[in-house]
Amino acid sequence: MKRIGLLGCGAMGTQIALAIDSGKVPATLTHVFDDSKEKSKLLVEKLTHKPEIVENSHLLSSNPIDIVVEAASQDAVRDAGLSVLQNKKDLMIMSVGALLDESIYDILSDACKDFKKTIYLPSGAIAGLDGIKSVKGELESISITTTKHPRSLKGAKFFENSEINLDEINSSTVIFEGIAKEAVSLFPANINVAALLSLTGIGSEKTHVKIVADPNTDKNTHHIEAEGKFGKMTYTIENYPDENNPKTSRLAILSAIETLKKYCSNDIQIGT
Ligand SMILES: NC(=O)C1=CN([C@@H]2O[C@H](COP(=O)(O)OP(=O)(O)OC[C@H]3O[C@@H](n4cnc5c(N)ncnc54)[C@H](O)[C@@H]3O)[C@@H](O)[C@H]2O)C=CC1
Ligand SMILES: O=C([O-])CC(=O)C(=O)O
Repeated sequence: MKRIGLLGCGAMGTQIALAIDSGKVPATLTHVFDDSKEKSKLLVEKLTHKPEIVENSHLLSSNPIDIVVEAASQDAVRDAGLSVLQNKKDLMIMSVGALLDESIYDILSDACKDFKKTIYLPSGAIAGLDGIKSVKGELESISITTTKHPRSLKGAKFFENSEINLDEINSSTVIFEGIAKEAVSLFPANINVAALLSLTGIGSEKTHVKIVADPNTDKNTHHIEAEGKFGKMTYTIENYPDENNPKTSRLAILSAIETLKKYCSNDIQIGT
């Protein structure tokens, strides 16, 4: 049975832990860490099989586990990612935006090779990465338009230097247009999906992002258009947000759980 360490005990971490606890993911959750001790304690209270709460993120990977699951923040990836691999543990990353910093990407990618470990990036809140991966060599343009309720965009760094007041938006309003690299740094908890598209396709400077605040939506919608010599792909994913964190879609959580199930099972594997 695989042993899992969890970094981040928020909306996603809690659902992942419950999936392991219920046996849906055939593994044991042995250690957890969150910057907020209260969040860690709240999570552990919900579980039948209680993991140990460790005192810092590095202690997760110094224990005898197989994989650290990051469901915390881009900062957590920057702070703890390398030590996980150096301690010869696999790593699953949800805060994928951190990897659009080339120095972080290179350090982690080199460490995977040096320590013979793997980083898993679930497809998160979008679908279709299999198709983008297959046409990568023929891709000429790719864009994502993400529409969320203003409350789902609250707290983003972008608003520190913007005149836009989310509370005053009363109709669908484009609040950001630019490249993925910029988007993930200004909206770190909202547009990791653009990082996934960038890493799968033609990079973060050629992946275009539009973020729309719509007070009349109850969904997190991602509309993706990709075009090139292969033809054209257009798809829209209309996600319900998680009830505990409106920024995060239910699909992102389910995708994390599915990736872990695949990691922990010996079985027939479907898809690219
Ligand atoms: N790849 C994807 O498609 C998606 C990725 N995400 C990302 O997944 C991550 C988790 O999402 P949620 O659980 O919904 O967020 P959340 O805000 O509900 O929970 C995050 C938890 O991590 C903790 N945390 C933050 N930084 C930390 C650090 N450096 N060290 C230890 N703990 C830390 C917080 O205290 C909080 O309890 C976020 O970064 C989010 O942006 C979310 C949705 C989709
Ligand atoms: O969950 C979503 O819809 C997308 C999201 O927050 C992210 O990519 O960071």
